[in-house]
Amino acid sequence: NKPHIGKLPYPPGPTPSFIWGNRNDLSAPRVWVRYAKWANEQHLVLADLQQEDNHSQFVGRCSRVTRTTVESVATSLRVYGPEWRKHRRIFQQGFKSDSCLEYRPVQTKKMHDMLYGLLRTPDDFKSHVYTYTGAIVLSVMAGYNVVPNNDPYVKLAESLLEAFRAAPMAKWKINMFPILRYIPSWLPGAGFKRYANLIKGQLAQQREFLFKSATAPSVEVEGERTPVVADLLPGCSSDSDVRMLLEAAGSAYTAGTGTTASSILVFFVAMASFPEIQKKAQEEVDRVTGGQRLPEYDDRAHLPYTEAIIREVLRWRPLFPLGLPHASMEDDVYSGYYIPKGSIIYPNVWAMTRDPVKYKDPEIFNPDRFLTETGELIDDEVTYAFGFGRRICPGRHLSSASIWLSAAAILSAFDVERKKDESGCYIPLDVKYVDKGITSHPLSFQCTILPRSEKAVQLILERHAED
Ligand code: HEM
Repeated sequence: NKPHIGKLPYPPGPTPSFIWGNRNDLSAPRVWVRYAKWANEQHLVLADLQQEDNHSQFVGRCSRVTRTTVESVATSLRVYGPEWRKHRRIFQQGFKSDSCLEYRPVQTKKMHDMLYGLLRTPDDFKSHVYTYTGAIVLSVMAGYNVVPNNDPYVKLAESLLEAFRAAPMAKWKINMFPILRYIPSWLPGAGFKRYANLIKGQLAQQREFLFKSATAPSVEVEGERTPVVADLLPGCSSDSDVRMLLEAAGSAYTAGTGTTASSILVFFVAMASFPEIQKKAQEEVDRVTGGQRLPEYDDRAHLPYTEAIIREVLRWRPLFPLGLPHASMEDDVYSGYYIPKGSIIYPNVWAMTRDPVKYKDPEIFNPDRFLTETGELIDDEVTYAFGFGRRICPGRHLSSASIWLSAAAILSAFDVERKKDESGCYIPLDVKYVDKGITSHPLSFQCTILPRSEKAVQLILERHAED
């Protein structure tokens, strides 16, 4: 009933400036802190999207013109429609929680590789973690085996990401004048078109790479689950279906590698910063493995404290403090306010993690908050870190398993510590976070990673030799 809805007030907000409106209010570093303050001042209603199932029209993404010309192949940026639904179906088939059970052997093998890397060159821990998370997605998706240094696929994917980051998209006039999309690319001012052509070329290379890998004869011989692309290719009835499948595979790598790796790096930060928590978790892992083997995925149910650490990692430093913005598909009413069709909805995930009622002393890293007094896990699985409603992260089951497996294995085999100065005193851990834009993740930092025992070294070497 649009005329009626239209009479309701818009959500209140801060006073706009005469010339720029609220533009400057919306683009500050750690802007989520400012949004949370506004919410407390009742300036602005930030949707509690945990209720989003009742607001299924918040399923869209904003469709800036540069997005539709340049980036729209990524699942996460696609506007709501039939192509997005096809992508989601691919993820649903490949990554639902049952399918993910079949990826455990691949994840375990890649975890062994990572432990070996940490043993040999511990200072390169960041690179080992990225190789681990990227190798899992590429193996599961396309049966592709990443090589540790200078892998050609990883290089291609990194250069694409770099090109996205470096492009001055917000400044391009096409955002204001969509008609410009029809001008020839050689004209001055058509830089966005030349850029789009470059990106399209690289994306085509990426698809070709994934296709070749998924259809290589060796893929079937692995004795593990058939990779998602190889599994779904025979069901594709058109070139467009094949293209869609390969785009989804490319999206999985882009969306799943850095995110999962960043969570594992936050785990390193937490372990180096809070040795008493690390020790307690190591004792728990040792009780289950007897210190005689590396942890396996089946141990997960018996390691509640380790599980609580993972949940606290996701809560303490959320990677998407404002989620990924949704867009409303229809006019809507939220808490008595009118939300017009096309509004951009930012879920303030950061504010949810800092809710003092739910999380006492929210700035403190405290895994015990996820455990009852008798040591059982409570229901809160911090799922909001993976988004909401029909756009919730489809890779969350895979990612959760990868993070858990790496954390349990690292706890069993290594001590993660702060560096020491020349007199043997610990140096404070200096971790900076990228806090601009929509993500927050740790930049490079240093820590010491030492094997806990001779037995741990022996186990890592044995597993590496067997694989
Ligand atoms: C710790 C790891 C991860 C975190 C924190 C994370 C978080 C998120 C978030 C917040 C969203 C936006 C959801 C929304 O719009 O409400 C998202 C979307 C997405 N994620 Fe993840 N993710 C992770 C790992 C992965 C992995 C491993 C994959 C793939 C294998 C993946 C694939 C995707 C895709 C394709 C989307 C877009 C969904 C859509 O727009 O419909 N993510 N993720």
